[in-house]
Parts: sequence; structure tokens; C-alpha cells
Amino acid sequence: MSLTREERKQYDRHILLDEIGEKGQLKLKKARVLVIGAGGLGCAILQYLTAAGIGTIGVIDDDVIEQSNLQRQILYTIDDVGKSKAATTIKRLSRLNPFINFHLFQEKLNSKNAIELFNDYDIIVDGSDNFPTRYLANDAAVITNKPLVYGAIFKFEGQVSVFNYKGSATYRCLYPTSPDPKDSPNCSDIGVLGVLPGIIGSLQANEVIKMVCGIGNVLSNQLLTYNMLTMQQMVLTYKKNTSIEINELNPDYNYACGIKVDDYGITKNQLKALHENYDLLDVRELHERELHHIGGHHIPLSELEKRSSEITTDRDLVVYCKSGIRSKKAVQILKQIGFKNTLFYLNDSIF
Ligand SMILES: Nc1ncnc2c1ncn2[C@@H]1O[C@H](COP(=O)(O)OP(=O)(O)OP(=O)(O)O)[C@@H](O)[C@H]1O
Repeated sequence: MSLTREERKQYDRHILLDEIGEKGQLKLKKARVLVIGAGGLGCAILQYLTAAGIGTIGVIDDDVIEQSNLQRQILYTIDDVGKSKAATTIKRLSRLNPFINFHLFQEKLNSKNAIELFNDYDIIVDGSDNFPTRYLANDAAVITNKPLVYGAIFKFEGQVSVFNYKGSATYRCLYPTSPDPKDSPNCSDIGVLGVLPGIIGSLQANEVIKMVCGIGNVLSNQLLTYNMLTMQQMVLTYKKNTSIEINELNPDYNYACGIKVDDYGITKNQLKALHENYDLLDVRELHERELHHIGGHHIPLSELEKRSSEITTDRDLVVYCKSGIRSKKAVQILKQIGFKNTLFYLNDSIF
């Protein structure tokens, strides 16, 4: 394998670097990298890996673009709302760099597909936003013996690390158990500074480039934390826990992380199956409802207890919010108050 004339032109500023040169650029061309998630982190990771000339890039994400993603998911435009993230990413990035071979996976990474997928790549990069996927990616990376580049963001703070690099510590060494789901809200419930995933995702791409070219120090056994408000960075060291053994995947990472999909959580599709034989309750804030709603009565979660008498239904009640967290809480509150009708909450996005 060699670089074509056009590729040499495209990557000239890399080739000029003694640390990369034509040899390093060829390594980048030969590299195969899988990116989980094409959201906030994924957009930055994918943009820089594509620009850097990673020869084969897999993108796995089953989600569609929402207008509220545009504040940070910079590969997308307003015309893309409703379209597949993974497919749109690849379409856009093929224009940035026509020399890349993209693999499209419009599905969720899960216990059934992870091992086969990971086997086909050299490095895995996690741009997902949830604990079940992080533990799944970690375990699959250990089983398939691939380095995993981790990134996570929360409001104004981010973290980066590289797991399982030449036998280094893994996510389970750093975080042996997942937090209680009620203590780990996501961006759609608490917000996130738009620039943050751009920075953390770029740092993740940087780790990939270093590993492929064999330059610099890889962030293995180290966790970099970044605070956007104070601009303080720290690099914390952690050790491999040799007592942790990972030999097979857990069949249900949601359950393992305490996310119990009980009878009362339903999806948008299951809602359709109720054939409108229910009343709806929206527990989001007024400004969210004004932007978009799917009907029903409106009581923000914070006012639910004192205004519960407004809910006079004796039909089934389906409660909804943005992502299922507030509506789940609302169902618990209504049960405690003594509501006897069947209560459901919508556990996926209403958009
Ligand atoms: N198991 C998984 N397999 C594939 N993609 C995943 C998986 N888990 C999460 N993702 C994807 O990772 C991305 C994370 O993006 P981000 O953190 O910006 O959140 P979002 O879901 O796009 O936005 P918001 O939380 O504001 O609605 C999403 O596109 C999501 O679909």
C-alpha cells in the first residue's frame, strides 16, 4: 500500500512532520477505527479521524438528528433534522476526504453485535452517552483485545482515557460499578456546553492518531479531566485491577447498570399499540412544551404533587418528557399519591 499523489497533497502538513512523515501517514491509511455514536463527541472524533486520513472508519449509531443536537453536533444542518446520524455523517465526511472507506451501521451496539464488529477494527472509540454502552464497549474491547478510547462529558466537564492499550487498565478498573441511574442524568435533561464535546472528541481523535503512528504518550492508566469554566486540566493515574476478569459479555447491560426496563416504561411504538386508549401528560417545562409537544395535559414535574388533582382520568395515563427520566419520576410520584389507573411513561424521545 502506498499514498497516491492526491493523498500526498491532502496530507502534506502531516507528512512534513518528522514524527509522522509518509511512513506515519501510511499507517493512518492502513488503520481501521470503529466510532460508537455520531453525536456530540462522535462528530468531533469522526471529523478529525477523517481529516487525518484513517483509511477505514466504521460509524455505528441508530439515532436520528434532532434540532436540539445542532448546538453541538456540528456535522449536521437544519435540513438534516429527522435523518439518520450515521448515514448523514458519512455523506458529509466523504466530501471532506474522498479517500476514506466508510462502514455504515445504523443500529445500536449491543451484546449480540459487539464482538463481531470489534473484531473487524484495530481501535474502538466510544462517543456514546450512557453507562450500559460504556461497560459493553469495555468488555467487548477486552475480549477482542482492542484498545478503547473513552470520552465522557457532563455539563462543563469532560474526561478522556485509553483502556486496554497493550494490556493497560480498563473502564472497570477506573469505575468498577455504574452509578445509580437516578444519579446520572444525561444531556437532554441537564444540558451541556456545546463546545465541550468538540474539545473532548478532538482529544479522543488525538489518542487514536498517536496510537496508530506510535508517537507521544498514550493516555493509558491515566484519566485526563478538563473543566471548561476554570480551564483546569488534570491527569490522574489509576492502576489495572488484576482481579477483574472479563471472559464474556453480559447479555443485558441496561439491567446490569440498574436500568430496569419495567412494565411501565414504553416506547413510542408501544404507545401506538395502545390505540389512543389513554390520556397523555406532559411533565416538561413550559418552554420545552412551547417548542414541540404531542398533546395531552401539561403539568411540569416540579408542580405535579400540588396540581395532581387536575388529572381526573380513569383511563390509562401515559406520561412523557424529553427522554423518560422525568416522566418515570412522575409515574412514581403519582403512584405514591395513590393513582390507581395504569400509569406508563414514555422512555424514548418524543421527537
Ligand atoms: N449503544 C449504542 N450504539 C450506538 N450508538 C449509541 C449507543 N448509545 C448511544 N449512542 C449514540 O451516541 C450518541 C451520543 O450523542 P450525544 O451525547 O450528543 O446525545 P444525543 O442523544 O444525540 O442528544 P440528547 O441526549 O441531547 O438527546 C447518540 O447519537 C446516540 O444515539
